[in-house]
This record gives sequence, C-alpha cells and structure tokens, in this order.
Amino acid sequence: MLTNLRIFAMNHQTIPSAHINNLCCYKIRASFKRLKPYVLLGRNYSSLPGLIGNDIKSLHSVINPPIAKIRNIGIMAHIDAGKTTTTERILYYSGYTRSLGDVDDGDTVTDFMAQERERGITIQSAAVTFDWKGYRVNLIDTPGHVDFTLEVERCLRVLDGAVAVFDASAGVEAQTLTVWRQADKHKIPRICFLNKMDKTGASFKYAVESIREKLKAKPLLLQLPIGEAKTFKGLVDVVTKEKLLWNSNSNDGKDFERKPLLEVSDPELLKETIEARNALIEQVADLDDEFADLVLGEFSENFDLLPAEKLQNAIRRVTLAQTAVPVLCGSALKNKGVQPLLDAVTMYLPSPEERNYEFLERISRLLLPFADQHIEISSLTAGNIALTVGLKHTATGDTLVSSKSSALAAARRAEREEEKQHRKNNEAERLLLAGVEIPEPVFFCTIEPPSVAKQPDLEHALKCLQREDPSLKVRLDPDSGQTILCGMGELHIEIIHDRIKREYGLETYLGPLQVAYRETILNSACATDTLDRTLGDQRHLVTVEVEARPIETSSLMPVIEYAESIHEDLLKVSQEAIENGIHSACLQGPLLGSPVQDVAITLHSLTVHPGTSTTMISACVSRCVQKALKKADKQVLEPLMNLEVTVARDYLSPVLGDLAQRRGNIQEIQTRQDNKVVIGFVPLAEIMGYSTALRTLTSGSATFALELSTYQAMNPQDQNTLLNRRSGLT
Ligand SMILES: Nc1nc2c(ncn2[C@@H]2O[C@H](COP(=O)(O)OP(=O)(O)OP(=O)(O)O)[C@@H](O)[C@H]2O)c(=O)[nH]1
Repeated sequence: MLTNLRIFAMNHQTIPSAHINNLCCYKIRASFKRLKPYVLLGRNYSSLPGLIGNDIKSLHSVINPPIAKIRNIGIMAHIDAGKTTTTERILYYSGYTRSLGDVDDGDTVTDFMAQERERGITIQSAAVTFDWKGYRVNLIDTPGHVDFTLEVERCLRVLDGAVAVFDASAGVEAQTLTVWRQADKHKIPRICFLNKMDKTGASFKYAVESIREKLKAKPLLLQLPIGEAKTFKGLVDVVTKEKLLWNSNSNDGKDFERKPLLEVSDPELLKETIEARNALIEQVADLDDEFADLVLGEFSENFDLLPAEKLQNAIRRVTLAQTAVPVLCGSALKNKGVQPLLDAVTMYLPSPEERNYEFLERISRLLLPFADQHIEISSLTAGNIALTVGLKHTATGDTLVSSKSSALAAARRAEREEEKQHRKNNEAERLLLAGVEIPEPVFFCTIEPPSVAKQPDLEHALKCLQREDPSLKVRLDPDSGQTILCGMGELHIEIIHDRIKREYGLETYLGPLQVAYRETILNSACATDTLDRTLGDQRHLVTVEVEARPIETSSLMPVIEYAESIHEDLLKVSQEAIENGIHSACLQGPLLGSPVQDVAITLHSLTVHPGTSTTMISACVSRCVQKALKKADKQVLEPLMNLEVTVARDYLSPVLGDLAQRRGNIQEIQTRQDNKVVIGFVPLAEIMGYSTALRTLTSGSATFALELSTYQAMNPQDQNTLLNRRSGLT
C-alpha cells in the first residue's frame, strides 16, 4: 500500500530515510517549532534513465528547491469539468510529458487506474511533480464523482492551495459546492479556472455570477475572454493590459503571443480592459488596507499608472487571506489559457511556509510520485509531498510522528488538550491536523469469494482496500455469516468489485445492491431479562432492566443513562460491558436489522452474581435492549438524497414525470443557459440505476449529481411494502 505523505518538518536537516520501525500513531499529533528549510544545491538527477515511462521525461533535477518556490496544489471540481484534461496540458507545457494525453482516448498520466482509463473518470487522486519557471509544483488531480468525496478530502487536508476547475457553460455545479465546502473547512486558498470557454453555451459572465451567488465567494476577474464558444480565441490579462492570442496553426498551444493592448489596434478591448482593471483595483483595495493606502495615496488620480506588480502583490495577499478568489479562463481541450493558469498558481497560491503547519513526520522509505510511477529518494525537505511504502498498520487519516518518545509526548499533549477542550483552548485547535470526515455508506451488498478456501484472500483484499478508503465499510452478517460490503454509491461498489479482481486476482460475486436503511422508535418501552448459565463450575447470573425511548437530537450512537440506584462500584467493573451490549443491540434494529438511531437507553437496574463474566453481562444487556426496542412502536428511516439533474429544455417533461414516479420532491427548476436544472429530493431506494434510465429518457443529454441529504421516516404504506418484501411476502 502506498501512503501519501506530507512532510511538515522544517529544520536545518533534511528528513533522513533511516530504518525506523513503522510506527502507527493513530490520531496522535506532535507539534514542533517552525524552523528554516534546508536547501540542497547542485544535486542533479537529470540522468534517471528508465526510471520513468517512455512518454515521460525525467525531471531536470530532483533537487530540493527553496521552500518559497514550492507549490502544493490540488485540482478539484464537479465531474467532467475538465480537471484531468487541464492536468494533462499542465504536464505537457511544463515539459513533464512529451505528448498530450486525452481522457477520451484513455491515455492520460494521472488517470492511470484501468477503471479510470476505461470510464474516462478520475477515481483515485494522482500526484505528480513538475517544475514551472523555477517553481516546484506538486499537483494532485482529485476525483469529481460524489462517490469518491472522501478521496478528495484526504488530499485537501495536505494541500496548500487549489485550482477549482469549472465548466464555463455550467458554472457552479452540485459537486463543486461540496468540494468548495471541504476546501473552506481546510482553509485552502483557491484560484478558479473557467474551462471549456470554447464549448457551445460557454458564458464567462454566467459562470462568474454563479461563483458569486452559489459559492458566496468574491471573484477577482484577472482575465477576460476574447470571444466565447466557437469564437473563443484568446484572453486579456486585466492586470497587465495585454492580450494573449494562441497561434491557430499550432496544434499543441505551446506558441502564443502576449502583446500590450493599444488604442490604435484594439480601442474597444482596451476600454473594456481598463474598466475591468479599475473595478479590480477597487475591489482589492476594499479587501486589503495596505493596498488601499497605496491606491488612495499615490495613484488616486489615475489607476492606470499603478504598476502591475503592486496589484499582483495585493491580489496574492487577498487570495492567501481567502477573502477573494482570482478567476481565470480558457479551454484546456483547445490548448488555450493553461500557461497563464500555471503562472497564476506560482504567483498567487501560497508556499508551504505561508501555511501554519507545525508538525513533523518521519518515515522509512521515501518516493517521489509521478502518477503511477515513483523514484526513490534519500531525503526531502519540509513543504514537499512524497509517498512512503510498507506501513502495515496505518490507515487514511492517521498522522505519523518521528519516534516512540515523540508519539508518547504527543499523546500526553493531545490528552491534556482534550481535557482543556471544554475550556475552549484555541491553541489546541492550532496543534491538531484536521482529521478526515468519513461519510456514512448508503448502499450495501453481500460479497462472496469464488470458493470457501478463498475467504481469507478476500478478507485480506478488503482489509487493504479499507485502509486506503475508509468510506468503504465491511461487516459480517451475524445471521447468515456473509460478508457485507457497504459503500457510498453504485459506482463505488462496482469499482471495489473490479479492483478486487484486477489487483488481487479474485473473482467475487456480489449480491443485489441494497439501500442502507435505519430504524428508530416512536415511544418508550421497558424490558427485563435474566441470563442464568453455568459454564464448568462457574455460574453466570445477570438480571437487567432497561428502558428505550426516542430522543429529538439526530444521533446514530445511543445516548446511555444510568438510574441513580445503580451502584458506582458495580459500574466501575461492568460499565464497559454494559455499553458494549447496548451498542451491539442498537446496531441491529428489530424491523430490518438496520442500525437504530435517535434513541436513549436507560439502565434501571442491574444485579450480577459474583464471578459472572463481563461477556455474559454484555450478552444479557444486549438481549434486554433488543426486547425493549421490539416492544416500542417502530419506524424505518430511509436515506433521502439531494438530486440535481441538468437537462436540455426539450427533455424536461419526461424527466419530471419520471421523478414523480420515483417519489421525487422537486424544490426548484433553474434555467442554466439552454438547459434546465431540476433540484429536489428523492429517496435513494427509488434512484438505483438512474444513470441508465436518464440516459434513455434524454438520449444521453442529461447529467445528474446525488448527495445524501438526511434519513427520513418512510410513510406507513411504503414501509409495509418494504417489510413485506424483506420477509418474502411480496
Ligand atoms: N469543449 C471542451 N471539452 C473539454 C474541455 N476540457 C475537457 N473537455 C472534455 O470534457 C470531458 C471531461 O474531461 P475530464 O478532463 O475527464 O474531466 P474531469 O473533470 O477530470 O472528470 P472526472 O475526473 O471524471 O471528474 C472530456 O470529454 C474532455 O474531452 C474544454 O476545454 N473544452
């Protein structure tokens, strides 16, 4: 397993690749002082023959650049906005590849998994390192499909900046909102790239408005397009008042002209650019006091005289402060606008030392990533992104520290900080690296190996895949003994199935995909239970009385309460066993065997015969809680999804008709260029296989995005139908 590693240490030493035991310090964080980076000079690895694939040039050098010249960035967007195409152009113009890869031909560098190349989508994030005009850029291309949201989040937390790619004909789309919120959570400065300016329906103005309205961000227009859709041929650099035109004879977009806009040759464009520049200056001055002083002092009479460099510095400050986002545009497919985007990445996004990380990590083997290929290196300075191999006990979301003693120190520190948490100690927040939020899976199905003998191999494969992808959950059905796979969506489970076959050589069988329901209770119920068993000469005797009642707050974990009559001494020895029993009972509701949510369990009495084992206490409590849940009035909760369908006007009616049959609840129908965007809710159970149905209904012209909204109570009729179906009555 490869682990993405972000080196946070900064010291007058590089991080050695000494042979240190693989140390898993789950959720243990260490803090270290920020010190100056060490710069290795004169190491030239330009001759690394055969290390990288034929089409990929070796890096000119694998020297450690000064930290101020490092940019760790991610590319994020809604599915199909053009992240992979943009990344391919970036790699080509930076000299990393010698030919242009194409998602539609399945030969891109970053989409290297077989499933990615076949489907033309990104599933796993890929990291590549290249140089641009003296800067070292570590870039991560992340997936756009909602099933792989966790993969995006695990990348974002180690990045310093991001480029958000938009389809200029669609503006902000559903998944853009999700990744934007994730980037907000990790406080990542961003640049927006309005891609597909060549596409029919592309609108710079519309896309900018959607950034303002839907993302509630302040767009800084650093460029204006020259032409739109079919007429798109270049850009205006608003900051420098220059026009950038791509040579129409060049088939790779490498050649373009940068010329100052002149009154004689471009009077209209110059006028438009000056207006845009003045607006930009006012906007930045509003957000940056230092710049406001400069503009109002020296240049208040004539903004035209303000040097581009002063404006760029101020734009950089507001971008880093995340009070506004620079907006650029282009067409990756038609090879226009990518080089200025790279300039903007180096100019406006932060270097690692401008982000406040205070952690040290240390590992055994270091590799520099080149998508699916790697070069082993002996050392790396702070601020870089690298890979490490062979960590057997780590999982996505863990933080590694340098040694056992620092781990222990960090653990003690973390404990102290936790204790202080209720005192709202802000320092604690600064010390902790935000963990990844693991979304709850909404689908599950059984998975079977080709033969019983292969069950251990399947378990091993699932264990490895889970460590990489914690949004994949695996459990055993206690009744049937079958292995159950729980995932984020149909595509997610399909890809896991495919990976087990390709990467572990196991042909597995999946049962029908089922929705992950939940259950709750509507009123209180009490139950008592006694367990009396003699094993050997030891008698185990427990008597329990519990009450289950519904609670208002939404929580998957039961709230556990103890009556005052329960003696403290008894709790001391048996609390863990009691709580294990309650948790295991609530994992298997009485209606469908689904997890029970929004309940409180009160232990009213507990008597334990001396010598009774804690396992027996757990078993008795669990059985008693299940009895109480069974007695109460019960309710099935089903996952309700946010749905956004983008469809050509002509196909709107059939799409709406179909959604009505799927118990869809339409909230809004927006107009987006020539398309209609249907926004609403639909129960997950009704939307299985929707991509095929939608393709048929709209001749493949519509797209949709789904995201879990909440769990809602099913109406009695639908609930009965479901229960009858599950018990084989219908
Ligand atoms: N017209 C036009 N099409 C583009 C442009 N950039 C990408 N495309 C096309 O849009 C489709 C999606 O491109 P990708 O680069 O795979 O998009 P992505 O955002 O990486 O997609 P995921 O990885 O699946 O999220 C492909 O068919 C591309 O050829 C562009 O600038 N103009």
